[in-house]
Amino acid sequence: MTKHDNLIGGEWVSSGDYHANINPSDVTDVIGEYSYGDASSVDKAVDAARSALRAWRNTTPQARHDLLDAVGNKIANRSQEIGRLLSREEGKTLAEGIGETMRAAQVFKFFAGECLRQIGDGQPSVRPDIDVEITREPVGVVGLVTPWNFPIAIPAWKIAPALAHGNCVVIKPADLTPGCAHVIAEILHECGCPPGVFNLVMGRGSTVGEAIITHPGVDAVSFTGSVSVGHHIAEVCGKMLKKVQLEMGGKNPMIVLNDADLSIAVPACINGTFFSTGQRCTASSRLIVEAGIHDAFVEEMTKALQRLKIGDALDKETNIGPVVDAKQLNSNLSYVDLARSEAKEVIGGERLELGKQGFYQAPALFLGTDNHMRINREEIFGPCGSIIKVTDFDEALAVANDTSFGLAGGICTQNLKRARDYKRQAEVGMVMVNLPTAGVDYHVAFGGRKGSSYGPREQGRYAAEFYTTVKTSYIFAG
Ligand SMILES: NC(=O)C1=CN([C@@H]2O[C@H](COP(=O)(O)OP(=O)(O)OC[C@H]3O[C@@H](n4cnc5c(N)ncnc54)[C@H](OP(=O)(O)O)[C@@H]3O)[C@@H](O)[C@H]2O)C=CC1
Ligand SMILES: O=C(O)CCC(=O)C(=O)O
Repeated sequence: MTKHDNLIGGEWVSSGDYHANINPSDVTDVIGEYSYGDASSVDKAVDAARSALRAWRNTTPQARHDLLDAVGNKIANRSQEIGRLLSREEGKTLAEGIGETMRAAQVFKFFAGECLRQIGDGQPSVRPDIDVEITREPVGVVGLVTPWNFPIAIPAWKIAPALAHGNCVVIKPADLTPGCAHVIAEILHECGCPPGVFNLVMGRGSTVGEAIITHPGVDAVSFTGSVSVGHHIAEVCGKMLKKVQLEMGGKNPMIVLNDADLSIAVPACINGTFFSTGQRCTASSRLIVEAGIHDAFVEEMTKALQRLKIGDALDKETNIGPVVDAKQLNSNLSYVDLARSEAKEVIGGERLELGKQGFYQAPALFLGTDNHMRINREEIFGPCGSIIKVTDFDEALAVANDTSFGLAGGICTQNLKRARDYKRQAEVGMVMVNLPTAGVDYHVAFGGRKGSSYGPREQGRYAAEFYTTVKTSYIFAG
């Protein structure tokens, strides 16, 4: 069995404590053993990052560009193999795994370009003979804590801007999916990333994650994951006055108006609600449907659901892979039970035995629901969607905005005015018109409002807001 170690100060370091990475499509398939770090591994990683910081922040933009560009090329060249690893450890389909790997490659290449487009501003002072310069500098050592549902894209979209803007990194990937982050570490190492600039410490959130967020040598923390851990990190970082960026859950609405083109709306809702097994913070979990199209929409959705093939993530025929682990599956099944008491009707949602020891679940559609039910207030994070019938656009808008979350929101309509009205009034960070709520571009801002996100946006040029700090200099040349 291949053993995989942590990368600390440019060395592969074993803690002696290895844990198996298991395939959720078939738990008899063990992908490899991954080293568990602890608080002392984090101390060493933070020390290495602090020692490397001065030299790294002073490297030329060209040197940083060349490193990130080379990493992006290597990830792209290995996309089939890495995508397969991703699907094996997380359970999304092979097409999704390869697609996510290419997205990670593009993220590295985008931020390679950003190294050469550093933002700055020069102005004359309001006083004579003085120049004013506003420049951006790295924040310092950043701690990155990532979830299992996008095991290569999310580490990539945190690591690449951190390094591009001259920071050093300590990352803890999710315990369920350490494989892809380990591959990024291998590639950064092979491409000549200087020792200490990038450090990988795998292990549990309660030990390694906690040690990163509380470490006084970590200047800023970027986290994606659950609301409860996000709130805890906000408290810790608030007390220590650390910069913090949190991406948490969603209960994303997709409005389907009477004039929607069902040949667009149904595939958008099937994709947004069920693809990646519904394990996306951008998933459309509330389908808010105007009364005039409700019955036709339900009929088409039901037919489309029956065509979906649930199976092993590596099987080319599979549309929906397994749930990530037994804990998430049990949580999903308990929400399906709840739906049986709250909704008028439940289609699907049962556990599937497919002749393999995997965590398979039929996609679930909850019919005849209203927005006050728990199934429509709490994030399920599985292949489950609710239909909420409304009388008109105003009610649809009110229901869409009536949630503690505010990540993504969508509308299917052929009426430009309605689409524009929704775009203006949606209390979310990302709006989709005639498109699934999930599945975003890699080069533009990502994030939400209300309980979904906290701190500056991720991705694209906006990532600079979190990974840099502003300095204003006054120069009197005599
Ligand atoms: N917004 C999103 O994209 C995601 C949302 N979720 C939501 O969270 C629910 C639970 O998933 P789960 O994986 O448990 O999410 P968590 O929030 O527990 O995990 C996210 C990351 O945080 C780490 N972590 C856990 N506790 C701490 C801590 N005290 N300090 C620092 N880091 C910590 C985890 O480590 P470890 O590996 O040990 O768990 C993991 O790396 C899902 O059902 C879903 O609702 C989950 C994943 C992504
Ligand atoms: O929908 C996407 O493309 C990204 C979703 C995401 O980042 C998440 O679920 O954490």
